[in-house]
Amino acid sequence: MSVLDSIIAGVREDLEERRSAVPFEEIVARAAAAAPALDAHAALTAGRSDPQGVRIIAEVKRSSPSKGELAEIPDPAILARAYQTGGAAVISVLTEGRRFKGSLADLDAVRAAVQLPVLRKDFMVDEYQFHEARAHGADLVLLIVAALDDETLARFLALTHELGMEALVEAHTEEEISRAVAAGAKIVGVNVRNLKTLEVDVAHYATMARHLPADVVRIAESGVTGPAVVADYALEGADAVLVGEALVRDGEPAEALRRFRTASLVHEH
Ligand SMILES: O=P(O)(O)OC[C@@H](O)[C@@H](O)c1c[nH]c2ccccc12
Repeated sequence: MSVLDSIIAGVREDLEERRSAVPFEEIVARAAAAAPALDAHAALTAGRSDPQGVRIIAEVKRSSPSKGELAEIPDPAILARAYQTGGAAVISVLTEGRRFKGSLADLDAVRAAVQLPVLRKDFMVDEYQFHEARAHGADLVLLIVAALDDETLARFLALTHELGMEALVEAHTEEEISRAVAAGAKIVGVNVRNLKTLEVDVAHYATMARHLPADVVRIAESGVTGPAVVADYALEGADAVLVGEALVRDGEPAEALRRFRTASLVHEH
């Protein structure tokens, strides 16, 4: 069983527990009663030739399957406010509990703390989770192509849009990019981390970027260790860059974010 498969098995077990506490009809009602979603698509596209620099999706990430604990995050609201101060376009919150040590409580805390669009980062495998994301104030959800068949991907994308949210559709290979685009993805992420082996190769973004159509919002995901990597992604045409570890490990996340965001500007003239 691949890492991805074993994560998903755990996600399904945890989901069944939440479903018995809050039944489907109830979560649907809570989603419908939530404040309308913010426009994440606009937040991510405004960056193409922006003097503010490349858009950053800043992630609240406590732990990862490859590295274990990354940082103690006593209050995700404080971290999220620092991200907002540093000029993040979107804040991503890992809600998977077993490997990433995230939770819906983290999502709630971040949602309450910032005015920016918030991404629920999890392994979405069931309709329930989409209503749940919206009920907890998410504006954007992650869809991992490698974890979904074509029919499910298209169905989940439609459901995301019905709920007023956007989807960051994550691909790792050329074939997955084609599948994302065929399903109707408007925001496509290239994760340079292979979720099956957890290997990271930052050069992979450039290789994949040429397969991204011009009319999708392009996101480079993972592997940022410093401003130079962000600049490279931006140079390869990324509209936004998703950063986790390098931000949560930095003692001054707002400053670090500002450095990442403006890294691409140095290279421009
Ligand atoms: O910590 P990094 O290398 O900056 O990576 C962030 C983000 O891309 C990564 O957390 C991620 C990308 N896709 C995912 C899917 C599930 C869980 C996590 C992820």
